[in-house]
Amino acid sequence: MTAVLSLSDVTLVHGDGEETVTALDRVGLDVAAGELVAIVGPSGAGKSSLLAVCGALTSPTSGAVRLGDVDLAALTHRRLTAIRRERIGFVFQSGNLIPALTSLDQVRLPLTFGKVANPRDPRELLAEVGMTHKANRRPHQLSGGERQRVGIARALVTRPQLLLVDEPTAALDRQRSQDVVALLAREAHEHGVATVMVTHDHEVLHQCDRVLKMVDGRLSADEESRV
Ligand SMILES: Nc1ncnc2c1ncn2[C@@H]1O[C@H](COP(=O)(O)OP(=O)(O)OP(=O)(O)O)[C@@H](O)[C@H]1O
Repeated sequence: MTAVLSLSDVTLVHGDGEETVTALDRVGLDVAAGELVAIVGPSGAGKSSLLAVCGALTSPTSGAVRLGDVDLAALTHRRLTAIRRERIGFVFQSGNLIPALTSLDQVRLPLTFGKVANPRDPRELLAEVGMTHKANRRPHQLSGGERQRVGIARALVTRPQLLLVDEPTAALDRQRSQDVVALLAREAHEHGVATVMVTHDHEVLHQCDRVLKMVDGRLSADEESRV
């Protein structure tokens, strides 16, 4: 397997002096193109820290993070920003949409920050996530599930290699949760997006290709969930 994302021996220590917390403890993780990986684990286990390191938002204290053939530690701040914009998509708990923009403009937004080599068509993408009929609505006119769909389309418009998803079903009911994770799985499988999703929602795990558990900063296969 050729990994899109590869973490080896990644440790992240927050704070300094006597007040340190080891949020990630020698974590290894490979995620292939087209794979949807779920990360579960108790509060404070290090899941958000893991997403921050995978998304080049935080540099690990030690260890290596590679995105394709790029070693993130070797990059300047400027290059890291470019990599985040061009190769990584982020989806947050509540969609994190901009109140004043229509659904279509939310999806177009990442294409306005600079040149994107091979973008997807915003209208087609909106259709793919089932939101064409609400292309001109603003976030307050959408349901939680609809906002999440627009947020997913926005994250995918730059054709990222890696999609990082933080608790996408936190605000959704059961059926909408299943629908949103089905959409993530379909996008991962059909467009080859390596996807890492943090979730507390055990009912959606059957839709994921792999489930990993984080406890006290350490990552291991989740024996309880049968995928
Ligand atoms: N900036 C920071 N400074 C100091 N400690 C931090 C910082 N960020 C996180 N931590 C600590 O690192 C550990 C891991 O936190 P993290 O947010 O990654 O956990 P989590 O699994 O995402 O938790 P939750 O499920 O509650 O969101 C916790 O002990 C947390 O208190």
